[in-house]
Amino acid sequence: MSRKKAVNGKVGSNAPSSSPNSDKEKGKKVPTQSNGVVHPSRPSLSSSGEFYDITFKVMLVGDSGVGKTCLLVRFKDGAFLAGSFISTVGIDFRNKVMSIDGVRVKLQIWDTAGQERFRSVTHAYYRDAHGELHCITVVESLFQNIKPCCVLGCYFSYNFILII
Ligand SMILES: Nc1nc2c(ncn2[C@@H]2O[C@H](COP(=O)(O)OP(=O)(O)OP(=O)(O)O)[C@@H](O)[C@H]2O)c(=O)[nH]1
Repeated sequence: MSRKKAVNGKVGSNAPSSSPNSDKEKGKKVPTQSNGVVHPSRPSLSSSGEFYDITFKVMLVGDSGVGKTCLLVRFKDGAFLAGSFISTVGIDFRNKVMSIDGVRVKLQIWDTAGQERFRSVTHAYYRDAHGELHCITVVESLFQNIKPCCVLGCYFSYNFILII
């Protein structure tokens, strides 16, 4: 049954081919633009079984204990991780598909460990990232740690966006 689902999704959003008058092309949609984003000719299928048009890789960074994992779980599942603090070991990621202005956007959010000893591991995952979400606590002034991470993101990625 999964095969049928995949086939239906692709047919419904395929781009027209070079022979638009062909009977095979009837009912197919034409690529559209929304806010400058071009819809690809066919959607992709995420590991969770959801279709998406475009994908972005976002790095979630910040010092240990500022709440990166809690923020990600809240965003992905709508729940708050209460209780004892379990520090992230190395790196983890979660996918979320959202519909923005009719475009199905897959966010691949990488939750990096904030502890210094994991820096060499997490830095390797900055490659090809589209943006960075830097988390800080509101009670501490941790802005001095933002600059090195920002420089790292810009080094590995073209068109890098930083959100604090
Ligand atoms: N009061 C309060 N506590 C929070 C909030 N967000 C997270 N916490 C708590 O802060 C602690 C650390 O949260 P995590 O999300 O695991 O921190 P982290 O940034 O992922 O830490 P590392 O994995 O070590 O990098 C946990 O005990 C949470 O319950 C918040 O918004 N308010």
